[in-house]
Amino acid sequence: MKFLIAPDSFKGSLTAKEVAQAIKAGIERVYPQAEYRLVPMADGGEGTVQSLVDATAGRLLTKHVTGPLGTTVAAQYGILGDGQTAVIEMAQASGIQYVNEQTKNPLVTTTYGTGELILDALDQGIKKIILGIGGSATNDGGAGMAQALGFRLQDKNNQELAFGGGALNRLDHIESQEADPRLQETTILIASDVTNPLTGENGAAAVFGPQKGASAADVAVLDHNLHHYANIVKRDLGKDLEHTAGAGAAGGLGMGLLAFTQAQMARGIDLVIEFTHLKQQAQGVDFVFTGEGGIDFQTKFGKTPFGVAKATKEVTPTAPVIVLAGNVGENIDSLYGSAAMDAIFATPAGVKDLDQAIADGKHDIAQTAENIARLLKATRTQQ
Ligand SMILES: O=C(O)[C@H](O)CO
Repeated sequence: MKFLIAPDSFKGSLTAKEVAQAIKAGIERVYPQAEYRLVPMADGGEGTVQSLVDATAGRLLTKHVTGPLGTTVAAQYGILGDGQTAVIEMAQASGIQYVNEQTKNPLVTTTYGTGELILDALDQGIKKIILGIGGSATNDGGAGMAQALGFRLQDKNNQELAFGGGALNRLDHIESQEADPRLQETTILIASDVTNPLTGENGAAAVFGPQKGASAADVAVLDHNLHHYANIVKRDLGKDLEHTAGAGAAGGLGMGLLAFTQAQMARGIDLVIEFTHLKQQAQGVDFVFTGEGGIDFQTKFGKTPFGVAKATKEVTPTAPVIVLAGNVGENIDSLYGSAAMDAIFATPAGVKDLDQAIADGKHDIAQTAENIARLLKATRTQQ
């Protein structure tokens, strides 16, 4: 028997690798001689660095960079086992977790630290970067990142712009002469969490500004400033990106990356499937186990169990896909059939509060996997 075990993390509880190990531990009690292929997964969001580093036997680096409020934060990024690809989550440098009710203010927060992480990866000789964007505290269109990379964003007196989306209306011109030349030969694969455009009613400021502390008046200012910024980018860099899908992700960092670097948008889960070689790992397996902390109908919009189910069914259509989740939410019927999942199980044993469910996570996942394996064994023996 061959089992492919490819779950996401259970956020706030276990990394993807720990979930995979717990599933294996449970099945192994029933099938001690089986072959197990463990592939920790992610969908481009939080946990992608850890999962890709674990899946490829890569390494984690910690770098002190400029946080969204201009103070220093310690940010981790990864270099994959191939030694040539870096994986960065922008939120490690510029994420919403670095601000609180009093300090959150997208008029002043910056993506400068994300640019510093990119620079550090370039210093390591990296030429390909997977960049997960989302969960940001910022609305600066990636202007801070561009400044860190050596672009000069200046007002009409040739003074460098201050940090934050509130300063972008003063942008008069962009100078590219001092930009880091290594960017020309570096590919950035953007794993974006949303497909919003830069501006307008579905834009970065209107949709995500309020959660970052923007009042209704601030949203209007930020949206106007991003529109102005997009016009200057179009004039000085020759790229028209204001309405591009994903340009509004992470406060417009999506557009900033497309404007200032050699970047392409991709679905996070597709990148992870590619870099973990999931399809090769799925060849010839009898069963696929996947999972995530919480599953509901939204899982079919590109989250890990959906991606794993689709990808593995392409390669080995006969292998059932079994999904484990800490919480099973609304309307999961739509995940069966066309979304390629065969069975979904909630892992918590008994009724318990969230803290207890998190504390018991490993045990309950193993127990659920063991029970499923017992059922598989019983039905196979009877056939
Ligand atoms: O960071 C943000 O603005 C949201 O996660 C959308 O990308």
